Amino acid sequence: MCKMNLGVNIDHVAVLREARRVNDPDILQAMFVACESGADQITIHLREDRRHIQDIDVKNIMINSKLPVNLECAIDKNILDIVCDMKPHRATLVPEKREEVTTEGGLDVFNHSSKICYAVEKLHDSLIPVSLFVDPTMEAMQKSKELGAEMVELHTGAFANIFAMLYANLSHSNHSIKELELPRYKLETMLENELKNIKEASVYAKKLGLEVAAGHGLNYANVHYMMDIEEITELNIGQSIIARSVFSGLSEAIKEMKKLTTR
Ligand SMILES: CC(=O)[C@@H](O)[C@H](O)COP(=O)(O)O
Ligand SMILES: NCC(=O)COP(=O)(O)O
Repeated sequence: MCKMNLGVNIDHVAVLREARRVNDPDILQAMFVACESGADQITIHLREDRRHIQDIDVKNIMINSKLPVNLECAIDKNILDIVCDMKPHRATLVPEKREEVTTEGGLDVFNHSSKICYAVEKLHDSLIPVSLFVDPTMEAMQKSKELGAEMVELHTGAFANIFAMLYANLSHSNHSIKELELPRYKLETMLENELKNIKEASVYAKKLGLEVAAGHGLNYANVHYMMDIEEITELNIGQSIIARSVFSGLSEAIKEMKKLTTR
């Protein structure tokens, strides 16, 4: 069995900070806690709209991190210039839409191949290894190899959404995913198919000599499926870890404030 590396995505600490535009919670503290707690990598996404991570965060994290930094970025000239300047241990190219809630799907490696090829070459010129965040299909693995990437990160969002509709009572909440409102037996088949796609894409990517990571929407209930796919050697997980930390820390935080406000 290969070792599985955990990349901890700390973007959502910055989401909370940006809600007040004060330096609390401190992204560097999140990075130190991740490092002390056994993370193998720090993952951050410098979005074009700067909704969470800011340029100064990338700089501070690059200066202070004892762990490798995986910097996710869109194929945009200004962003790529910043990434080349910051020299992270790896850049992961991801698709971005300004109005999206989160990254919806992988890079379109077929229709945007010349832009992607240019970005890969530019990053390589700055000695930065490149991963492509792609949907789990054999064709995308083949194309990623042709485009010169060293690694792929399989977008597990579709898998995670189907899992949530099946097992997290999402269908009964106002966050229900309308496109997935189907009978359970259909969702079960869809989940099986999605896992098959992830497995087949991983096997093929490894055969092509690509390193294989996976991420997006992975959480405490669904991550075990990824552990069964031995070709995957890295998981990048963010939102669920930050969400879980609220409840592992909320009680202590209230008690501490209660002490300060008791006469
Ligand atoms: C590319 C990816 O999957 C992560 O960067 C994720 O997108 C982070 O969260 P946000 O989508 O909220 O920026
Ligand atoms: N690339 C995926 C990632 O970094 C984390 O995604 P999520 O766990 O926040 O959905």
